[in-house]
Amino acid sequence: MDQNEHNHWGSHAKGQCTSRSELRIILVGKTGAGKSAAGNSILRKQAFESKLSSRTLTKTCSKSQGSWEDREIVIIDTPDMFSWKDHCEALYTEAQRCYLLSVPGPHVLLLVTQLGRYTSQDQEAAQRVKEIFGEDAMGHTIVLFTHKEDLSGGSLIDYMRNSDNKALSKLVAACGGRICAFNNRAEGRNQDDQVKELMDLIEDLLMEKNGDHYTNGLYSLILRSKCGSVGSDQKLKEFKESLIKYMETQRSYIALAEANSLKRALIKTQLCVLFCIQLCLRLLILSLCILHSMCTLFCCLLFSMCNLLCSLLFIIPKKLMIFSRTVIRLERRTPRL
Ligand SMILES: Nc1nc2c(ncn2[C@@H]2O[C@H](COP(=O)(O)OP(=O)(O)OP(=O)(O)O)[C@@H](O)[C@H]2O)c(=O)[nH]1
Repeated sequence: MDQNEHNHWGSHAKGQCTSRSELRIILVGKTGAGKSAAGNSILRKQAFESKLSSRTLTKTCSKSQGSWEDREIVIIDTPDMFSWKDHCEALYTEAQRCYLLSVPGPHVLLLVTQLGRYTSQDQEAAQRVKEIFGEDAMGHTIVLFTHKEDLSGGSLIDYMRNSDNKALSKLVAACGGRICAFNNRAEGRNQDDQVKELMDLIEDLLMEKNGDHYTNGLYSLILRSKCGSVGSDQKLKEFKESLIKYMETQRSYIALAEANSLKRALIKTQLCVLFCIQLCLRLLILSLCILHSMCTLFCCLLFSMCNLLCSLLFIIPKKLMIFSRTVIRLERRTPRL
């Protein structure tokens, strides 16, 4: 077994009596997003290897420490485990390593993504984070955008407001709107300012969580098994089995939640279509009624006109006859000269 793992397993004892000011941060996100560079920016030293590469640079989870004001900062950098398609052995090994390095649980997960490049790969990485740490981990997650210089002095809030990337908006909403941006090439005062901004955001998050770090059944398992009588190899084996089960369960929860939201969207569409059909039918009936009433009115009018015309046709000759008779009578009475 890896000596490191022995050490990490043993280190959870330390984890329990960690200083109150210790802040554990896990960097997550797709490969090349700038996780290692962000870790270096926070620690203000070259703790993790970070350079432009066509291949994944970080091969395994690693931990580095530094400080910010009175806080001891522990950062765990992760490899490309959030983009691997399948649940392979290497994924479980890295997830286990990440758990052991962050015991008794991270205060913050920094979901790193490049500004303006939130792609389907980033979405998959966010799903994988939920699979490994559980859905509730989103409550301790901050979205950290790298390449802040691309904002060209504009504000991140405005950028998000104007963004039409629905998946990104959904992620930010799931993270309680906690966002921050880093230019990992910044130095000196600029670097300090952006780290301060992140630390303030973390302080707000911790206040919201009463200072508690994130935990789940797996972290509890690591802490509990410290008291067990079985050897470390056995403990690690058992832990990995629990981790595999946990991830499978999370995966099916996520799939179920997706299926449910799809079902809900389908039902909503059906209801919308039914409502539209009903509205159209009502409008059709209303217009037919109006048409019918107009026809009836028109018929009535026509009938009355005809009636009037007939009456006139009957009265006029009668009157003419009376008039002609009167004229004839008058003519007869007049004596001829
Ligand atoms: N201009 C600029 N470049 C950045 C920034 N952040 C990271 N980079 C560059 O992006 C490249 C990848 O950064 P990494 O920190 O290695 O990314 P990663 O996510 O750790 O990648 P893997 O270790 O391979 O998983 C490096 O060349 C960094 O210098 C940034 O804010 N601005």
